Amino acid sequence: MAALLQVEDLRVSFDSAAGRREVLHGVSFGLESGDALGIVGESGSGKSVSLRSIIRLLPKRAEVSGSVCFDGQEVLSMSSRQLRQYRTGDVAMMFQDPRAHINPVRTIGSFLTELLVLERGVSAKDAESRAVRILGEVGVSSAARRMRQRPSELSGGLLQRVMIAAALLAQPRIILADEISTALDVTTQEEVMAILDEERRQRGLAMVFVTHDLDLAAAVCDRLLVMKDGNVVESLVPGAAMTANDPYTIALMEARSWFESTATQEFPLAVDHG
Ligand SMILES: Nc1ncnc2c1ncn2[C@@H]1O[C@H](COP(=O)(O)OP(=O)(O)OP(=O)(O)O)[C@@H](O)[C@H]1O
Repeated sequence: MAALLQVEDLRVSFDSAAGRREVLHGVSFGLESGDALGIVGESGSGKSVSLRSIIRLLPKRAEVSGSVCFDGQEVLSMSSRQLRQYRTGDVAMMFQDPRAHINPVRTIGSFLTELLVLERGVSAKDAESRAVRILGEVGVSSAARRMRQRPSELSGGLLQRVMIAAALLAQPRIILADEISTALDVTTQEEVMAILDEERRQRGLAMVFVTHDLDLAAAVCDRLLVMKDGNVVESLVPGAAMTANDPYTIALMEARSWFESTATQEFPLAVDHG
């Protein structure tokens, strides 16, 4: 089966006062429909740049080479019209800080229904009822009232649920999630991740999930890439027999308590995959 997403020899450089600096040195990975891939690694290792390359969301001064192929189509050479279709139809991106990506003066309802009304030709009434229904599915209580509120009236956890709802409403084929739970407290983080995991699996959506947290990535992903200094240094399948060859990955795993119990792996999240 052909991969839904195939990234090959991806290189990204940035210009700076000190000259050109390559920050991704030939990253390659693939992802099948419905699968979840975790990208873990220390700060500055290239996780976000890799993720943003998938949706071509890098600054203009970034120089990108290699290939990002989505369902047989080369993303790096898409026209602006194709790119718009891809971004509004095939992929949904979620960020660490939703407040930075949602207009503070607009209501949650207007944010959630915009894509359906403007891009998909759905009537405002139908879009609103879909949005209310999906808010309920992701555990937002009093959904109709929330639709009239503004982002500043919602907690970080609630707003991240709204972002999950927005991603699901768009009915993409792949969700790109960049450190979406990092800013949340541990309990809220677990709740948000459990909802995303469950809804994604139910709908058969693929996901690329970027995080510092190896435990979290192992709990919700089918495969993990470990990045260091702009390279993929390891590819792992989460599970009891998870073994690593790269010294950085081994150090990362040895730092985790769950690595000690290789026979009966227990993850910190109570995610029921049914
Ligand atoms: N817009 C930019 N201009 C210049 N350099 C950048 C830019 N964005 C990222 N970089 C550099 O690229 C490298 C990889 O950054 P990236 O954000 O992908 O790291 P990361 O692994 O996601 O880190 P973190 O976990 O802290 O978000 C870093 O050295 C970073 O400084």
